[in-house]
Amino acid sequence: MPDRYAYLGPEGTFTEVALRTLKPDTPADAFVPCSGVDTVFESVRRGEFTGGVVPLENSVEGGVTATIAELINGEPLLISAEVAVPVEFVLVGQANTELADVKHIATHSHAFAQCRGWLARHLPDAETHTISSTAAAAQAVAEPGSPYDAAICARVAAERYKLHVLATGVGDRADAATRFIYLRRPGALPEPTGADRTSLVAFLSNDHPGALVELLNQFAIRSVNLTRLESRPTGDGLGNYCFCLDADGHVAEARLGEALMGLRRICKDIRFLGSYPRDDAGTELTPFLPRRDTTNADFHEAELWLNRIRAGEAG
Ligand SMILES: O=C(O)C(=O)Cc1ccccc1
Repeated sequence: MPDRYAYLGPEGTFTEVALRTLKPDTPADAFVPCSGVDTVFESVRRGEFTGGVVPLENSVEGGVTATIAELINGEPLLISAEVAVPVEFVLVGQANTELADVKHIATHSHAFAQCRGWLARHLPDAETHTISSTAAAAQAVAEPGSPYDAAICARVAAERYKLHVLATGVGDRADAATRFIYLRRPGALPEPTGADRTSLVAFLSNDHPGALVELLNQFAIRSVNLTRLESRPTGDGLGNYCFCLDADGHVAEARLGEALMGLRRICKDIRFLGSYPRDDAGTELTPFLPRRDTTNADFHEAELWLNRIRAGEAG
């Protein structure tokens, strides 16, 4: 069966741009739009697609809750790639629409959050309507009799739905970027590249002072740099949280492997989400700087030494 990839659709989303960036040599008919993040996860879980792409976090608005909820719950999928895409928003409408006529605007919740300032300055009285994606908003605006006068979307969506650009640079931050992840069913991990990231979810074993510090210490004592830490409710009543973490490094490396073993010993549960090459394009992330005295080779040497003394050989 030829490879087919699911993404948050319809055509013209930022997620489609992300998928095309990740799979540049793939024919367009292999990309299949889905109506929601949950549909992408479900269809990849059922094996209908080779993999799928969803947004994970934005540099202005933070985590995409629909994606994080799916990563935490349900049958686990593996993240095997990521891509950071700069997001630039335009306001679009039908050819006869003037900016002053715009009373109802549709877009994705993350797009509204990133355009709040512009909307307050230019269209303070317009009503905003949140829908499943920026391209779904553009598609709706293009329909005759649409309840929306305008959509906030990517320029590609304006072209795809033959809409007129009413305003450009609608985002409050010109440097905004969104990180997208490529998901597939569990299987062999991507090979370490030397510049990788590992994602996981940690469920603490019980609530006690210092529990989060203990978790963080598993990384700190091994000089593993964390690039994201987000607490999310587990769903089991108020006050119960799990922690979504991204760390520099690959699980095949000793320092990361040891940190995960440390977590496994102290946590109620750990969900390993994947180790995959970092994509720092368009984002300002901390460079990978292992502490001088603990290189990966030092970790490897220490493991060999432990194996030797366990085997009764001279250290
Ligand atoms: O709606 C889209 O186009 C998406 O791909 C999700 C999204 C929304 C806003 C910013 C980045 C990604």
